Amino acid sequence: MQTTLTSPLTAHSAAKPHLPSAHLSIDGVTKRFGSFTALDSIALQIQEGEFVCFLGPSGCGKTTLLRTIAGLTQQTSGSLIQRGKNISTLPPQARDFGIVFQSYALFPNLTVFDNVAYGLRNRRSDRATIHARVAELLALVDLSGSEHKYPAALSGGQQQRVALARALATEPGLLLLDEPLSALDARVRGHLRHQIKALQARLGVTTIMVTHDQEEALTMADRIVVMNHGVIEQVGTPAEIYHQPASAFVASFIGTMNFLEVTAQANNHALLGTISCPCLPHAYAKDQAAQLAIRPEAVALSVSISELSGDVMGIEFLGAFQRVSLRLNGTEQRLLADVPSRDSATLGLRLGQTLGIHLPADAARLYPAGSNQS
Ligand SMILES: Nc1ncnc2c1ncn2[C@@H]1O[C@H](COP(=O)(O)OP(=O)(O)OP(=O)(O)O)[C@@H](O)[C@H]1O
Repeated sequence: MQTTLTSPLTAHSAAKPHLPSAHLSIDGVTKRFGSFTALDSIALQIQEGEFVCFLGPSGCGKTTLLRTIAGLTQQTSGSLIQRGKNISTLPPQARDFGIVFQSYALFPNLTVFDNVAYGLRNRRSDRATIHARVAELLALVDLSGSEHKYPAALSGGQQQRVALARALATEPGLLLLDEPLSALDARVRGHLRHQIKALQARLGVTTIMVTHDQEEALTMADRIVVMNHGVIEQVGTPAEIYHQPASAFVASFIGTMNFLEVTAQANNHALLGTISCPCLPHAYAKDQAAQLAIRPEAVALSVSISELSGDVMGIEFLGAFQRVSLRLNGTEQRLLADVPSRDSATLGLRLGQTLGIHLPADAARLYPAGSNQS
């Protein structure tokens, strides 16, 4: 089949269905390497046009899951359905995806034009179509005019943009990105992050990106799949993952979180030392040991001493806010609180000062004791 220029490359798919439909269904996928289980019964649906990030610490299985989707790794059990077609045992070349790897993986002996044209030539597209298509793709990634350069003459960011154009050349239904930004320096990474996101939104191509960088996932993804030890800990929008972490692991992995040792009390309270603090509804039995998790930005400090108070042990200037480290009076536990810079003068922040502490109930969530280790 020839590639034509009346493709969805130039506009966000107008035919996007009103009801979400699964582009990819992953059902009970397990991958074992010998006796080691890298993926344990993964079940996940990815909707048409979604940008999904697989996020997790090193070794959690995110790359293995991506490679399984591509057919580069064969799952031990479970199935994969793409647009209604069972692709579970198909070789990579028979699957419908384009892929960008962390290391640019361009053909060094081919020009930018020939790198991008590679897949189109394999499909026996005609010359005029290939030229028009490559020109369109290079314009999309802001590399028009670089057709005759070789990869070695390009910066890392430019090489990744060529890799992106190459991955999109054959209009794959699914774009797979395996840590595409992690080899780049911070400035280029930030720029390319926006470029990829804008391109994906414009094309509407279903995209899965593997990353261990939470900021990347939070800023780019429609939904984040947080993984740990071969299982999915949580699937949700960036706001859900940040504000309603489903486990202590997710709470500790995303952003900064305080964990305080408490014992659960009835009526949605927890005992911090001898002080009863209201918290979000929980299912813990009375007197059961638990951890109360609260983000530093949710903690409120005041000069008027309340029942819960602490001494300022450290102040870190972070521009828009100051991160204050407190030692809680009574329990000696440490608590971080972020104070917006404009409020720090009101508090007269200084080391050794005793401040009143308020932990808003709607930001205080209980997790099992000792459960936030990855
Ligand atoms: N071919 C293999 N043979 C044996 N073990 C493997 C193989 N590939 C991956 N693993 C193991 O499976 C686990 C998951 O690996 P995977 O590469 O998916 O992790 P990851 O989450 O992508 O981590 P990273 O960010 O470090 O790449 C790791 O413990 C890894 O050592």
